[in-house]
Amino acid sequence: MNVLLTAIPDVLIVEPKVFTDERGFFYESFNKKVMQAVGIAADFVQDNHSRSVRNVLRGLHYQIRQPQGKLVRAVAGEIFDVAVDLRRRSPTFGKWVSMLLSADNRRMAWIPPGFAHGFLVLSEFAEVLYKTTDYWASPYERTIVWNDRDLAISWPAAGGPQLSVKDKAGVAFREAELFE
Ligand SMILES: Cc1cn([C@H]2C[C@H](O)[C@@H](COP(=O)(O)OP(=O)(O)O[C@H]3O[C@H](C)C(=O)[C@H](O)[C@H]3O)O2)c(=O)[nH]c1=O
Repeated sequence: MNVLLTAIPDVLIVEPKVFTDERGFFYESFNKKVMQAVGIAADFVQDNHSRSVRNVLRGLHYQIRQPQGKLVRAVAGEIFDVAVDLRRRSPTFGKWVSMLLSADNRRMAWIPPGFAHGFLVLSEFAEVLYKTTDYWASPYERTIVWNDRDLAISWPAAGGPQLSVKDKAGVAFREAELFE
């Protein structure tokens, strides 16, 4: 397994070792010992799976209580995955990083608690699987609007993306509840 650093030291890209033969391929998508060895010492309690069509953007989401760390991968298609540092005391507070995750590159994004997460679908459709370090708790869910002017995330979305009602109602970064 290979670990790539990103512009935000706490956000990592994990490249699993893939075994390919005439039948197809195999890789360990999660191994607690191996993840701990590279500094991802989280305990995961939930596994999520979503499918979205091209140009759907889900995010920017986080939980203000029970914040969730996420280990994210695309098992079909390709996504432009984004993590935003919402921790006021962090040297990278207010910074974002993007990662291309796809069924082809099999890359996984490790996004610790304290970050907002979102992704834009670049392919005809994408299926995204991700483990979380705490349970979903809708009363604590918060959304920052995808095209926030202060964050200025360069989403590769030609026109406007397809958003849920909740995501259309996202708040501005400067008004959002953040982490100390
Ligand atoms: C997140 C979640 C949702 N749900 C239910 C609630 C809704 O009835 C339905 C769809 O939820 P939502 O529209 O919030 O799903 P996404 O827009 O994909 O939200 C996720 O998108 C971004 C990218 C994330 O990182 C978060 O994990 C999560 O916020 O699933 C559940 O039952 N359990 C859950 O853990």
